[in-house]
Amino acid sequence: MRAVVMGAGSWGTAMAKVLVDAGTDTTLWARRPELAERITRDHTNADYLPGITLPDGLSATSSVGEAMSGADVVVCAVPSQSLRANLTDWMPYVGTDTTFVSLAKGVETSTLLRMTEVISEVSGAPRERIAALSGPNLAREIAEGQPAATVIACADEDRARDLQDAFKTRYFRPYTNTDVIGCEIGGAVKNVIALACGIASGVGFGQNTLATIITRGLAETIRLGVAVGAQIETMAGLAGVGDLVATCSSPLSRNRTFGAHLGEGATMQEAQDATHGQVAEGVKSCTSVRALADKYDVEMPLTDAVHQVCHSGLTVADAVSSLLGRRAKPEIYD
Ligand SMILES: NC(=O)c1ccc[n+]([C@@H]2O[C@H](COP(=O)([O-])OP(=O)(O)OC[C@H]3O[C@@H](n4cnc5c(N)ncnc54)[C@H](O)[C@@H]3O)[C@@H](O)[C@H]2O)c1
Ligand SMILES: O=P(O)(O)OC[C@H](O)CO
Repeated sequence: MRAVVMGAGSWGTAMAKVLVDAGTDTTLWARRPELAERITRDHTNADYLPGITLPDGLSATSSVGEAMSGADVVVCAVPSQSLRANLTDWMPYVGTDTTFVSLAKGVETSTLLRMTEVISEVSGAPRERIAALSGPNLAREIAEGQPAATVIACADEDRARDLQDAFKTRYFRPYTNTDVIGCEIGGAVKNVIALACGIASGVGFGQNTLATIITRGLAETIRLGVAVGAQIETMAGLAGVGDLVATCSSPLSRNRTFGAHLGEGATMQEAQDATHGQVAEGVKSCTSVRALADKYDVEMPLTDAVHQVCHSGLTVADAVSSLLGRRAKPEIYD
């Protein structure tokens, strides 16, 4: 199997390292030629993963044609809202029986499509050839070789197993799953809930508040997931509660960090500047997740509050009052 990882940001680079460590022949594509040169020459990606030494066997290129040449597996490692445009540019170079793996965690704002749906629309590939990889996977920890697990979800179980072999190392343990919808919804919603946790920690609230947000965030994830066709068990797994807990708890999370700036009183622009333009997917995906919830008539008050704080000028104090002022109700998921 030969893989190409398209996107040399933090996650694309970490996944390329995992693939090479797993013994899979892998090339990394970077948009900027100077970054590709540095990765190949110095075995580092100082822009995104400073201090990490990449394997000798990993080379990078900024040429899409060169990167795609002979690739059986195309791993899409660009942000959710730019996947469609990037993939459209790449398609002339993609082989006919290629397997796609989506690493992005988000819902397209213009269409409300999940990432594997975007890949299917742009490439015309059947769902059996499109997988999603998602789990509690903060890029830096994986790149450091800290033990972690993930889920590779694909409608075609044999293909998921082949991918499992391609990504499996002594520190990175992929599980397979056929519930692509559940894995993708889990990954998209946890970014929004991590923003809420960041906001709460920025305000100065403690662990009770964070645990409340994580737990009620899980309830929102389950409600939306089940409404769009996910299996409830997936939400109890690595791509559900696992990723939710990791992202909501870690200072390495860009979403949580972005939220913390807002909670400390920063404006959206200030939070953007403070996170150095790094992608916090939940900022855009809170709009599409909320719209998806409206479409399926699902109640998602935390998501709604995050959306209003980010995009409608709601103050954090008013968001807290409004969430706590909601009518009293039993603790149920539906
Ligand atoms: N970083 C993580 O820990 C992590 C872990 C799991 C999943 N993810 C997901 O992987 C996806 C990529 O995240 P990342 O952390 O690698 O992001 P990043 O910001 O570190 O890198 C994004 C990469 O995409 C490229 N890119 C191509 N077109 C772009 C465009 N129009 N705008 C911005 N960048 C563009 C950039 O050059 C860069 O190489 C996201 O959906 C993220 O949620 C990230
Ligand atoms: O840094 P974040 O907030 O994009 O989260 C990274 C990963 O998705 C965690 O699994």
